Amino acid sequence: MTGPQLDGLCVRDLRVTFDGFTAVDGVDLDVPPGDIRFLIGPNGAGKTTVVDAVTGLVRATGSARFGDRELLGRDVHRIARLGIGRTFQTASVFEELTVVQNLDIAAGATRSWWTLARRRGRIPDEVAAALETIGLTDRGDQPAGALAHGQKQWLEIGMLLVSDARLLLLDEPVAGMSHEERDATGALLETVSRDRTVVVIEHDMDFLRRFARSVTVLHAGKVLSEGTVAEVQADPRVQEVYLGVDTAPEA
Ligand SMILES: Nc1ncnc2c1ncn2[C@@H]1O[C@H](COP(=O)(O)OP(=O)(O)OP(=O)(O)O)[C@@H](O)[C@H]1O
Repeated sequence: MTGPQLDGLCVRDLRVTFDGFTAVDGVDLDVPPGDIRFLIGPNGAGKTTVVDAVTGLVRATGSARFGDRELLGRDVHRIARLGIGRTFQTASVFEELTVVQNLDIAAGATRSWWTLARRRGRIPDEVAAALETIGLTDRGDQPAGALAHGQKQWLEIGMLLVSDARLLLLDEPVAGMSHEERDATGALLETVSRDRTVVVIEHDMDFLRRFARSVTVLHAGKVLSEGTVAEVQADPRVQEVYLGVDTAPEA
């Protein structure tokens, strides 16, 4: 079975202005297919706004292409249907529904009623596969509200997988997680990136050092530095912004 087509994200001269304040100021970003790109920077650097622009939540000028498709100018739902999926800092799962029901609903977003009707009564293959990928196979029948914090984040990632997202934009996925949950999340990102492209906004420098394949540092709406973890850490401009490389900024 062949996996989904791997595409990269190419952003050019991205600008977002709020009432005269320029939050994103001419950002260029090349995230190659299958990358795990970490987007870091101090509070207010523009990280979330870049993701908001790419997913259609805020208006932007410039260009953001995923594969050969321009994303800017399309509405949120259309962008999602092009295979762009995101998570927010707070997991948004349906707490009273089971894990499988949450995944089923996410899968249903791209399925016809006929396909759904045909599948009633058994777990669809893609839902079973996602359950395994996110490590929740034995939790399928539990209400999502009963899951631990980390498991809810994984369920949300699973919901993106079954909805055929091929570019995952994750906003602080390990915030509030235990050490073990962070390890499991890193392993999940590595698995997911085999046939998808991943962008992670994160403040956790230890997590970044272990799982980033490449890093973009934003500062005051612009790209300050880009490269491997080692390259970015060695960049004096980054050290200046962070007042010492090893300390993560306050979230
Ligand atoms: N809807 C909005 N209206 C006005 N200003 C906004 C809006 N959204 C974001 N901003 C401003 O744009 C700038 C960039 O914000 P953004 O949330 O993208 O930063 P960030 O790098 O994600 O920060 P953090 O790490 O704190 O989440 C900030 O100065 C913020 O106050």
